[in-house]
This record gives sequence, C-alpha cells and structure tokens, in this order.
Amino acid sequence: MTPVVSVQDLSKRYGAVAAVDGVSFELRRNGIYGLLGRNGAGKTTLMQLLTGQQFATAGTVRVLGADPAENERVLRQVSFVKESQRYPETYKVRHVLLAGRLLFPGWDEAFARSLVADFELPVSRPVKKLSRGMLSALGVTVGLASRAPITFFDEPYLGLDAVARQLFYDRLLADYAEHPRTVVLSTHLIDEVSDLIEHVLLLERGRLVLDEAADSLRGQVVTVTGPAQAVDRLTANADELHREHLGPLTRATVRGAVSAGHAREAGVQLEPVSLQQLVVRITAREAVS
Ligand SMILES: Nc1ncnc2c1ncn2[C@@H]1O[C@H](COP(=O)(O)OP(=O)(O)OP(=O)(O)O)[C@@H](O)[C@H]1O
Repeated sequence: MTPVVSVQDLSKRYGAVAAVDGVSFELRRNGIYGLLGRNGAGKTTLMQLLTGQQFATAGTVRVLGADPAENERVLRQVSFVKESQRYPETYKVRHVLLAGRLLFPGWDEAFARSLVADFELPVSRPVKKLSRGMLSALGVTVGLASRAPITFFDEPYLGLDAVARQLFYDRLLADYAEHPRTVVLSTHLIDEVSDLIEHVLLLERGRLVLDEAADSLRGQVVTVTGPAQAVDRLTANADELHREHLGPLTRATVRGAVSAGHAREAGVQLEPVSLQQLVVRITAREAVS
C-alpha cells in the first residue's frame, strides 16, 4: 500500500547539533504511531519537517506524495497539534474552533461540540485566559475534530490531568475506529499510550533506532532472571539490552527468541517487558554506544 508519509535520509542540523540525523521511514495510511524518545531526541523537529514548518538540511520528505513545504493541498490534510500552540491575541475558544472548521475539509462540528462538552471548555473565554489544561484540551479538540488524514499530536496533552488524558485516549480510540486515519503521538507517557499505539518509532539523538509494530515488540523483549550460567545459556542467541546482578541471580533484558519451555527446564524466570522499559533499555544502550 502507498505510504502517506515517506522519509528518506532526512537530516536537520542546527549548527553543530544534528536534531534529526539520516532518518528513513514510512507511515502507512491508517495507523496510530508512537513517536518516542528522550528529551531533545528530535521528535518535535521531525514533526516540523513533516509538516513543512522546517526545511531539511538533507534528505527528502514526501507527504501524500508531495513536498509538504508551502503546499496547501497537502497541509489541509495534515493537522499538527502542539503543547505550545499560539493563537492570535484576540481569539476566544470559539474563534479557534471556527478556524478549525474553515481550515480542515474533514472537520466534524458535532464531534467538536461533544469534545468541548467533554472537556468543559468555556467557548466564550479568550484563549489567553485559559488555564494550561484548558489550552491542552483545546488543542486536543482541534486535533481530533479536524479528522485530518494525517494528525500529529506533539505532547499537546501534557497539561491535561489524568482524567482528562484518559478522556483524550478514549475519544481518540473510539473516533479512530470509526474514522481510521494516520495519527502520530509524541509522548513521554509511554505506559499510558502503550495500549493505544500500533507502531513505535523511537528516536535517540536524532537517529531512528526502532521502527516496529508494537505487537511484535511486546513479544520480542523479555527479562530473564536466574543463576548466571543458566541465563547465559538461554540468552546466548539473543540481543542483550541490559544486565544486572541481584545477589546470586542475574537478570538480563534481551530481545530475541527465548523459549518459555527452555526457561522452565532451566529454572529461570521469564517476564514480559513493558514498552516503557523497552524504550528505556534501548535508549540507554544507544546512549552508551
Ligand atoms: N531552533 C533551534 N535551534 C537550535 N537548536 C534546536 C532548535 N530546535 C531544536 N534544537 C535542538 O535540536 C535537538 C532536538 O530538539 P527537539 O525539540 O526536536 O527534541 P524533542 O525530542 O522534541 O525534545 P522534547 O521531548 O524535550 O520536547 C535538541 O538538541 C534541541 O536543542
């Protein structure tokens, strides 16, 4: 299937800093992607490149088959919601919603109203008087109601409290089921979104170190705990991400085939690794190497 986003050897340098460093990947039509990585890994820069807000130092970006920069046809199909979104000084909440309606061909006004009610947004209040959480809720509302074929959420929900964040995840999933599209969520709250995302893109210092379906990752990485020799034998053919010693026991986090049957026979304990742990382990290893 033709991808909706295609990126080849993409780099963006700011002086000596390689914010994005030789990245290649594709986003398929309809999928929820988690764009993960530590602070400064390059997530925002990558999304700015994909939405034509920054120019690449090298490489190519194709969004819906074209360069997104100053391309109105493409940009009307792309919604980009960020935490620090700025609005015109005089805007009230309802002006932002009206702008969304005018800008996005797929805008769903009824859905927007239901989100406004869900998040208890005061439509007549000036945007500059909103609390941080309300501002996040407004961004999330625009991002969801725009129903853009490609929607980027750059941590716009960090201002939301836990209840409102859950509301966002629930509304996103329910709406996605009825109106599939390509959604990219950048977040540090990996545990919270791990059931939501179908595909993981992990950046570390500008480089893409993981581009994989979440389901396949879940089964691939395990923690093996037991006597050192038994752990070594069992994990000999696996890719070791981390190792620690707990008294007489060794605990290794590995990626690769470790048979549950062999683990049982060897008296070694096998535990699944959460997406969050996996990201921590991989980024820690990449940082060392
Ligand atoms: N306009 C800029 N000028 C100079 N350096 C920049 C600029 N924008 C980003 N950078 C640098 O590029 C790197 C990547 O930043 P970016 O904001 O893309 O990371 P991030 O993964 O979104 O981080 P966070 O999770 O902290 O928001 C950082 O080292 C940052 O300091």
